[in-house]
Amino acid sequence: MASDAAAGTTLEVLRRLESGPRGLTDAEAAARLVTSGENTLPERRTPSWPRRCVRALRDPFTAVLLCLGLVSAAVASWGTAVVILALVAVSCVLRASGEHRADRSMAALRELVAGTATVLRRDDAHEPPRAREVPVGELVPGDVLRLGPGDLIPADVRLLRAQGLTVRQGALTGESAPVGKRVVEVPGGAGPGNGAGGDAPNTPWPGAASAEGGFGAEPGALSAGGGPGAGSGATSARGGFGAGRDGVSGGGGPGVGSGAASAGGGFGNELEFAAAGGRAGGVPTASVAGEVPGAAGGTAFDAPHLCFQGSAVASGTATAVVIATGDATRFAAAHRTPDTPREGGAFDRSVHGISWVLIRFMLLTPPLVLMANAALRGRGLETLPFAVAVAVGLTPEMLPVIVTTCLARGATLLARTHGVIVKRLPALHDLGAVDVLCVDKTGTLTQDRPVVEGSLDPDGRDDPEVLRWAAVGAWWTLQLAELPAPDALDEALLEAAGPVGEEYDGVDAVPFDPVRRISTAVVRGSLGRHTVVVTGAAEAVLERCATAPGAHDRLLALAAREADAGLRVLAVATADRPAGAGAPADARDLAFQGLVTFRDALAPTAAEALRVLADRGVTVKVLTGDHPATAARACRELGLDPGEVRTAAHPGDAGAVGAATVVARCTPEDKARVVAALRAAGHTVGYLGDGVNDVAALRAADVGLAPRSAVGVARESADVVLAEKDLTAIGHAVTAGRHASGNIASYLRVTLSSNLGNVVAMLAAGLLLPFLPMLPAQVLAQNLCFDAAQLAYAHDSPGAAALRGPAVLRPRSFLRFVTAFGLLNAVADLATFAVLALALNGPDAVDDEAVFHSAWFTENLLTQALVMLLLRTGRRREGSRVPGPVGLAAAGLAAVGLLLPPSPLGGALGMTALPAAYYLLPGVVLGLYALALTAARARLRRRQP
Ligand SMILES: Nc1ncnc2c1ncn2[C@@H]1O[C@H](COP(=O)(O)OP(=O)(O)OP(=O)(O)O)[C@@H](O)[C@H]1O
Ligand SMILES: [Mg+2]
Repeated sequence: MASDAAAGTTLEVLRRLESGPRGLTDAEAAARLVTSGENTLPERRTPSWPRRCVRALRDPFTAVLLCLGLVSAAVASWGTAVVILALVAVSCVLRASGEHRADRSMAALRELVAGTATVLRRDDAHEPPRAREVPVGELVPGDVLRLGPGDLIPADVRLLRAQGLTVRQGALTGESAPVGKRVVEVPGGAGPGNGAGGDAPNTPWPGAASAEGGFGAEPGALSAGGGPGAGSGATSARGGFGAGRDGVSGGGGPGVGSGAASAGGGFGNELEFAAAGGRAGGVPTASVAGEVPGAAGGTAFDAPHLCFQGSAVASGTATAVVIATGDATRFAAAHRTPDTPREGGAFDRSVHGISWVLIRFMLLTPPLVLMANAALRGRGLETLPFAVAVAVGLTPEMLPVIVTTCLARGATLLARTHGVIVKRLPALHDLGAVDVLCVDKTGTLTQDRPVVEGSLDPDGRDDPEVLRWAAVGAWWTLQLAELPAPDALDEALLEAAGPVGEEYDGVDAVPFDPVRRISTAVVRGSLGRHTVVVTGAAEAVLERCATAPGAHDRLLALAAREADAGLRVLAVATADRPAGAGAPADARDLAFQGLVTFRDALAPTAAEALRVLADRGVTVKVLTGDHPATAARACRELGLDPGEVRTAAHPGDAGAVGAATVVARCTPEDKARVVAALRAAGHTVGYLGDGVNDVAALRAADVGLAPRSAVGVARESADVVLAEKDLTAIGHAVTAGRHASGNIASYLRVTLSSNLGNVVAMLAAGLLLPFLPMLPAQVLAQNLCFDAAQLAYAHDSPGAAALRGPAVLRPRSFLRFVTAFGLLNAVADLATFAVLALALNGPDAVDDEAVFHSAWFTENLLTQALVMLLLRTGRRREGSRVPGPVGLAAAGLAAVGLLLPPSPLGGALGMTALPAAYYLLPGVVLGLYALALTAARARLRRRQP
């Protein structure tokens, strides 16, 4: 288990794992993979068949059906009970097999976007280690990993080095705010080789400030405990850092500003601390552990030096050794059951609402039928089977089957044709309902391959020195923070500036993070002095600069001018300070050096994608951390009118920010807040983003989308991943969502209005006739035929009208529609009934029950076939002559209606062949009914916008 492997000092842990700071060799890793097994979670395995069937039984409709079956059995109406049970069994099996297929294809799809980890491995024992990307499934205990912002922690690990590391472990603890993690030696002060170790995993973490050093540079220099400047003094630095982050990311409500401020302070302290203490020896090595909080004990998850699978890096970087993989991880132990599905989306909620209205109806129906029959006709309990059958007739038994089939088909097709991977099936119909799509700019609308365009001094003149300083900062950030992958801007700086940085000695670095919007590096200057290099967003850097009065605004205007030209702008400042005195990163007296500007090309498919989305009635909004002018320019180039660009720093009212097309200078929480405000205003919101700063918004949205190049957590948080570099796939995904929702809505509309009509007609006729209008078995038989025909909706293609706008299913207007058409249907049924009554020997003389039943059975199936064709969303595709699946199913249904009564099976159900003249009757009624339906439909269309 993870924590046993984690006990003891770092050195002991590494020894026990037979590993070292330089990682494993390829051969060792391969051998371990055989013994430890693949690093995958047991929960990802598909559930067994019995479990699936039990889950299908938990559906509320199935439960009601089962109750009705029990009632029938209780009154010894065995036929009805058996038919109901058969219905339940068929729908459960269909559903379970549909889900099984869907799960299998989903698992295959998820495989396609499975992540990798950055691992130090060596070709053989004498080679130096190389960082390489390894599929997460191939990690083994003893592997040494590099972790950076946005990475998912792929196994249980113990930290060897950490820099400003905070981790979100909400999946394990439920606590959503990031927690600080750092290197801690357990027990405190134990030197290497004393062999003690073996502390219980849940021990309160001792408050020992200890240090470790020497991992980085020298392979052998593993001198735990005796690191340079052993953790003296500034012990609360990390604590302050953690608190600051919590303040920022916890609520997302008011007080964010102050949280950000304290985050800055915390970072500053940390840097000061590290620079002053840990790095005094001049070797860029491990960070120093401060005081350990939470000394009152707690679970293993509180252990500051352990990170667990299922969590993700929020900020900072680390190097860590894998202590447990696969089934042995804490995550696997804590989550034997699949993760709780997230709260249902818009479509789910509508279907749920409609279902409950129906279930109430169903439960009311039998008592109502019984009472009416008793009061008006003096009948007793003998009408119960009929009452039950009528209630069964109301159920849309096939709803779960249709929903699963529609969604799974849509998802598979999308993956095959457009490389869009839907990780959570219901997300597909939410995608169809999306009416606002928020997108992040950098990396999503742009290629995130910036190229340096200019290097300007404070007066706007070319000055290569500014670029040089920025590159020095980037170089040492890259070296010291050990980011698994260099940041795109840093890479561009280094490429443009050539080989710089090595002429200095790096002391410390705090990499960029989207809340502070700056990146800081400290290098050794001349004669015991340090130079602090700060790069970042113009406002954030200027805030920390000592500028002459008026210069601040002039420099901001300079940055805005560059941004207006569509460039990304990085401000550069430096400060020179004595080495020993510390180098606080939050000092307010930096010297402003100038600006470096970058050109970041737009993604080639972005403009087309935005145009298609606008065509489909989806409003696009851009939420970015970048400069307002850069954002506005990018929008214009993409053909999107930016209107008045808002900045999240000046929130005003939430509504105004929500109404804007572009919101710039967003922190991660600002993005999530805008999304939440839009949802609260009644929109169904999609969010497309690729970075760590998009994760909160991806989770806050109804549907989160991530491009394939997105960081690990973004991909994990998203419901939909675009596997190809083509943003137009979003348009296709939205259409696929509407397609599936359109079919489901068609099914619901048709089945409910037709069922409702039947029930009303049956009740009325039951009261007017001296016998039951249909035998219970006949009611169930026609219900079964109708259900089977309805499965065709899973394969339908809805008309263009259904694809034009967001697919919303408003329960109110939906139920109104169903009632109106249900009553129309009842009128048609009753008209047939009246004509039948007249035709059979004059008024009130219907005495041939079998003829009546057969005629009504036929009429019922024929009207249902008609409804199937006329009430679907949209119509058959123009020009196509072949009937679609629904056309075929309707034809089949009509054929059964006509042929079953005269057949032997019809005889068994108590029906008989009809005299030829009786076919005229339904013909006339049907014609009139079709006219009425079409007219009502047209009227409804006109009334709806
Ligand atoms: N590595 C970095 N070092 C220093 N400053 C940076 C770095 N990356 C970004 N910045 C600055 O911080 C600003 C905000 O960056 P942030 O990552 O929040 O958003 P973004 O990537 O520009 O946009 P988006 O939110 O659309 O992805 C940038 O405009 C830039 O000025
Ligand atoms: Mg981005």
